Amino acid sequence: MDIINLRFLDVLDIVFVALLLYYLYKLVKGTVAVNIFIGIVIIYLMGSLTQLLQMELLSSVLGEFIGVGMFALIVVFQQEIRKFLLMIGSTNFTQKGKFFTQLRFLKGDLETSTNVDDIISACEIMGQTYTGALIIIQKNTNLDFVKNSGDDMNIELNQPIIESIFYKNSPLHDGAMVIEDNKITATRVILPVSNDRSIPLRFGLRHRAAVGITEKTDALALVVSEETGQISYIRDGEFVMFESTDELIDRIKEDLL
Ligand SMILES: Nc1ncnc2c1ncn2[C@@H]1O[C@H](COP(=O)(O)OP(=O)(O)OP(=O)(O)O)[C@@H](O)[C@H]1O
Repeated sequence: MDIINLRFLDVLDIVFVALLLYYLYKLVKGTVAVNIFIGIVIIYLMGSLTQLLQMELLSSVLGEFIGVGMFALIVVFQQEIRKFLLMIGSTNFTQKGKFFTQLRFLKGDLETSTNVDDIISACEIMGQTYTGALIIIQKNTNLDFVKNSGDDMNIELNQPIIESIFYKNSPLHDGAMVIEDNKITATRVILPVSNDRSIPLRFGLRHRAAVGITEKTDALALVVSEETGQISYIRDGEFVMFESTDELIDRIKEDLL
């Protein structure tokens, strides 16, 4: 049987294709690129159908179109291709990858190095004073490609620092803060905004930016709403529900491991 001849390299091949498709999906999820992709598939199917039905003229017009399709794709998806290559190139496989997580697990070391309690206490206080905040916690995907839009920092994380950065009159309060391990490594960062139409209208750009970055990377995002004081936790482009701040802290700690 053919299945018996499946070589190790074939399995690797399938895994790589699956990874590639996963990255592509993450990239185009919720963007107009999905509609463009559907358009391309429709044109391709129409081309094949007209060929089958021997509709010479239409088939040659569509055939010409598909012929230059590769160049058209590069032009249309220029931004996406750029982000895709950046995403692949900036994935930090060694820093806190699963393999190393497992090693830590074997050692019984299940504590994250990020001071999640301080982040959430700061969010709670900012929520009570209706101070808007956008905090991004880096995991495996390197966030250098967005950090370039803000200011580089290297500050040990603690509750008063977070509060003072997002304090309304602070020159650093705008945009997002990036946290790596237990350091604030960037402030005033501009993030890619999600085009996902299923996000309720009451959420503005701050929340859309949190959805945008978590759709494209494995980072975790926390938003404090300036309007309602409510804290939102966003992961993989989705709002994560929680009942209490203790539950939120536990979830983030789990997600960071
Ligand atoms: N792309 C972005 N990247 C980073 N920060 C952003 C981005 N877009 C907006 N922000 C931040 O969000 C702030 C407020 O935006 P907006 O009022 O639209 O958000 P919101 O989701 O309605 O949040 P809130 O409930 O706090 O009003 C901006 O002043 C800016 O600091």
